[in-house]
Amino acid sequence: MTDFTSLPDLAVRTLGGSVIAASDESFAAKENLLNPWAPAFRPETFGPKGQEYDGWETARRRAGGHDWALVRLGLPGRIAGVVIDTAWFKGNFPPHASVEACFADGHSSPAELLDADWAEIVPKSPLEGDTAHAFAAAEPGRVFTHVRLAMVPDGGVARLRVHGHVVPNPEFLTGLTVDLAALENGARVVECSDMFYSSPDNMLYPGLARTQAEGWETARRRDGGNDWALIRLAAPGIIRLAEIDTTNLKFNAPAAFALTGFDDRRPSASPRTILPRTPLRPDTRHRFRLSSPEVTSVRLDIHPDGGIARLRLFGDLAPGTERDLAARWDALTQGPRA
Ligand SMILES: NC(=O)NC(NC(N)=O)C(=O)[O-]
Repeated sequence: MTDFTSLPDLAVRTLGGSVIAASDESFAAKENLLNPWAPAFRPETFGPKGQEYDGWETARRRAGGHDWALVRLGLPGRIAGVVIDTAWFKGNFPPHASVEACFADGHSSPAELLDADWAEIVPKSPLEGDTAHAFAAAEPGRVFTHVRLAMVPDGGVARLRVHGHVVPNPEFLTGLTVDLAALENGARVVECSDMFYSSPDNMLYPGLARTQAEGWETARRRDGGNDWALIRLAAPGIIRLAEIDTTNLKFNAPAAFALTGFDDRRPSASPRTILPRTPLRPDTRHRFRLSSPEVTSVRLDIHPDGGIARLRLFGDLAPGTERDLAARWDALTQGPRA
C-alpha cells in the first residue's frame, strides 16, 4: 500500500523538517535525508572521507549497536506512511531499519526528547539496496512532531519521507487572520485536473517559490478546456485577501484565473463566485481584497493551463471553528492543552 505517498511529506526540508541529531554521519551528512530533490549520484567523486553520497551514511560499525537519526517534522501531523529510500546505496545499505515517532509540544532539545513517549510506527524491517521502501505507519490516528530512524546495524539511507496529514496547533490560528490555504495550517489540494510537471500542493508551501519547479505546473492543454485545483481550506472561514503569484512563470503563466467557494457543511448550497475570471500577468504577485461568504473549500480555475507559484487565501475562521480545532488537537495529541 503506497498511495499515502501523494500526501505531503511532513519531514521535507522545504516544509521546515530538520535532522536534529544522529549517532554518526562519518561518510555523508544526516541533513541529506530530508533534501527535497530525488537522490543524485555521481560515481568516482572521492573526497578525503570516501565516495560522496546524497544521503546519510555512517561508518562501518565494529563494536555492535546500531545507528539512528532524530528528525523534527516541519509540521505536526498524523503519519500515514514513511518511505525509506536506499537509492544509490548498493553495497552499503543497512539490512534492516525501523522508525519511531513521538509528540512533543514546544521546542524540545534532542536530550529532552529522550524521555518522550516514543511509539514504534515501522517495526524492524528488511531493506534492499537502491530501493524506495514504502511502509504504512502504525498509529495513524495520533499527532506526532518527531521521528527517529534506526539503521541496523549501519550503512546509508538516501531519503526519509514521512507522509501524512497536517494537524495545526490551534494556538497559532485562533483569533488571528491567517492563510486559510496554507499547507502549514492544514489546507490541502484534494483534486486537480493535471499535475504533469509538479504537484498543486506546491502552491500552498511556505515562503516564495525559488524556481518554476517549486510551484504547480500543468502540461500544455490542447482540448479547449481549462485546468483547476480544489483546495480544502485549513478550516471554514471568510476570505479577505487572495494572493496569486506567477513568479518564475514567464512563458507559461495562465492568461486568467477565477476562484469559486464551496461550503461542504451545506452540500445543497450553490457554489459562490469569490473572484470572477481575472487576467493574470507572467512573473507577478497579484493581490485582491475581497470579502467572501463562509467557505470550506475553494476551486482555483486557471485559463487555459500553465503554472502558479503560490496561492494565499488570508481570512478569518468562521465562528465556532476555534472550538472545533481545539477539540481535535486535544483528542489527537491525547491530553488537554496547558
Ligand atoms: N565505495 C563506497 O561507497 N564505500 C563506502 N562508503 C563511502 N562513502 O565511501 C563504505 O565503505 O560504505
